[in-house]
Amino acid sequence: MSAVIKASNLSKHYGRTEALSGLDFEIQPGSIVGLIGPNGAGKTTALKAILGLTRFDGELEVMGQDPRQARHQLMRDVCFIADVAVLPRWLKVWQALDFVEGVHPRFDRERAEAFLARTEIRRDRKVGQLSKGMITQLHLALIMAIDARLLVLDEPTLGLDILYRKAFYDHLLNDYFDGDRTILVTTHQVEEIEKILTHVMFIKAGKLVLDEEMETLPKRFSEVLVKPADADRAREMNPLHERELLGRHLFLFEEQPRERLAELGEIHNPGIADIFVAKMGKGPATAGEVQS
Ligand SMILES: Nc1ncnc2c1ncn2[C@@H]1O[C@H](COP(=O)(O)OP(=O)(O)OP(=O)(O)O)[C@@H](O)[C@H]1O
Repeated sequence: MSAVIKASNLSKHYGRTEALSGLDFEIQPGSIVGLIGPNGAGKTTALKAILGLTRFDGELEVMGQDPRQARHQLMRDVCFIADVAVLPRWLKVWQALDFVEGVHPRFDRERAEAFLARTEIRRDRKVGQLSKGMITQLHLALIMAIDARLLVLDEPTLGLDILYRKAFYDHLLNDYFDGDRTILVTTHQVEEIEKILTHVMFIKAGKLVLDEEMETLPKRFSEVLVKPADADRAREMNPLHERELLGRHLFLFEEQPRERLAELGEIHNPGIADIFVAKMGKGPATAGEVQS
């Protein structure tokens, strides 16, 4: 099976700022990949490169094509949504349907209308008259009616409360994802997408610091609750991160044998948010200037 996205030494400079520095990764069909990183880490820049919206250095193949040359062709197979909370306020619901039908050759209007019929949204309403939750539903109706092989979502739930964020991802998974499609999503809110991802990539200051299947994360990372008396022994085992919790020390280890860790205390599988904090470590998250 060939990769949907294949990047090799993908780099991008904005003047002297190195927004992406030499990313290598592959995304396979049927995966749901979270590209996770703090502000300014390079997430949007990476997506823009994939969508052919910005120039870059290095090699990038999206469904076998170079996005620099085949942007129009790619747009037939790719659906891109940035930030569901921002549809123009003056736009009426039927106009949104008309617009997407006009610009996207793979938009199935009946499917979108059927989804909307299950909501309280009336077709003659303006976006400005809808609640945020309704706007999310409208966006979902538009996304889910596009028969795209690759769906790229940039911070799709920004500005929504937790209930709507959860509903958004539930719909995406239950009503859209079918195992053949591929979803690439960026977010800061790691915890709430943890359960839907098949793969996770962490980006920091323009570099990938983790690229792993969700299934193999527990093999790679372990969290150990250590009594103060054993804390120094734990520190000798090169933990990725340490924090205090109710008088005990919680250490996060990468690639350390569990038999040895078991001597220090109770072992748990860390959540993705804890791994994220540990991997981000110290140092700037935003890309720095190129040294001359
Ligand atoms: N058009 C631009 N011109 C100059 N610098 C830019 C431009 N776009 C992004 N950058 C810089 O590139 C780096 C990466 O930005 P990018 O928007 O990709 O980060 P991000 O991870 O998406 O951040 P956020 O989570 O805040 O949206 C930052 O240092 C940013 O200031």
